[in-house]
Amino acid sequence: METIVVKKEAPLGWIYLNRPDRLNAINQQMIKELRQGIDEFLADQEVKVIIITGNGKAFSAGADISQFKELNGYTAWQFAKSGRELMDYIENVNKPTIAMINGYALGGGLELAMACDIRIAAEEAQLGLPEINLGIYPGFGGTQRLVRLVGKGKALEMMLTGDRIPAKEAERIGLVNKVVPLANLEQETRNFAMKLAEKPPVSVALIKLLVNQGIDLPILAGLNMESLGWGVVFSTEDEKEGVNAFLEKRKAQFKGK
Ligand SMILES: CC(C)(COP(=O)(O)OP(=O)(O)OC[C@H]1O[C@@H](n2cnc3c(N)ncnc32)[C@H](O)[C@@H]1OP(=O)(O)O)[C@@H](O)C(=O)NCCC(=O)NCCSC(=O)CCO
Repeated sequence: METIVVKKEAPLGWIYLNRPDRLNAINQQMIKELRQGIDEFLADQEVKVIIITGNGKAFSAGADISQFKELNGYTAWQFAKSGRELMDYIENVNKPTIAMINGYALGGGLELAMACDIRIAAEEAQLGLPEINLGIYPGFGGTQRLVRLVGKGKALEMMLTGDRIPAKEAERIGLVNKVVPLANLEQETRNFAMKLAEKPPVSVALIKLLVNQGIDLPILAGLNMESLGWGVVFSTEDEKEGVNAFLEKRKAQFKGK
């Protein structure tokens, strides 16, 4: 891998964006390698939670602008599509994902963070979609995901001005889940991830599917999917374990079966 570093620390899988001298700008190679890194952790039964973060002072400052000069109408479309498809893929993986935002999360960097299930940011981090200042607009899913996270008014404000917002403001508007001092970021993220890693994987996967697919469905279709999914969770050993543990007043030990 040239652009990312992958570190297994079961039950956690860490992915570090690793172009610190370019503030982890996302190029075609990184898009390809991120998919490989994610797939490696999805195939590994010991990895329960995937954490994405950046090496250096940024999470990611977005798509690699130095490549833009080479793009024409067709290749720009293909580049945007490949970035956007990666974000769609990450959003829909059946293990929980956390973006640990250590610094700038701008443009495609914020779009990557928004594709993750949970965002935990350092107080020092700044977030934004500044693409408008380049004469373009967000192309890795930002126009759709930001509005779903923070509502239309705030999403339009952020995209039309291109202004960066501090992590605390991002937390206030619901763009990040938690803000902590940079010195505590890794430990706080680890604690959060370990909590998720203990949960029953089938319930985790179904909650993700119901939320991610249900949000775009008529509510009755989503509600019916929710009821049907109970047939699946009630056929797992983890459901028996969870209910027995409650009745026996002990902590459940889920096995992912
Ligand atoms: C993030 C900023 C505000 C940081 O500013 P600063 O601390 O002053 O650091 P710089 O000197 O600007 O950056 C260091 C180094 O990294 C290069 N770089 C930064 N961002 C990118 C990028 N997105 N692509 C390519 N290269 C980048 C920068 O040119 C410097 O290289 P040197 O060779 O040392 O000069 C600031 O960097 C900034 O505003 N970056 C751009 C943010 C942005 O516009 N993002 C949107 C990109 S388009 C997109 O994501 C499309 C998908 O929707």
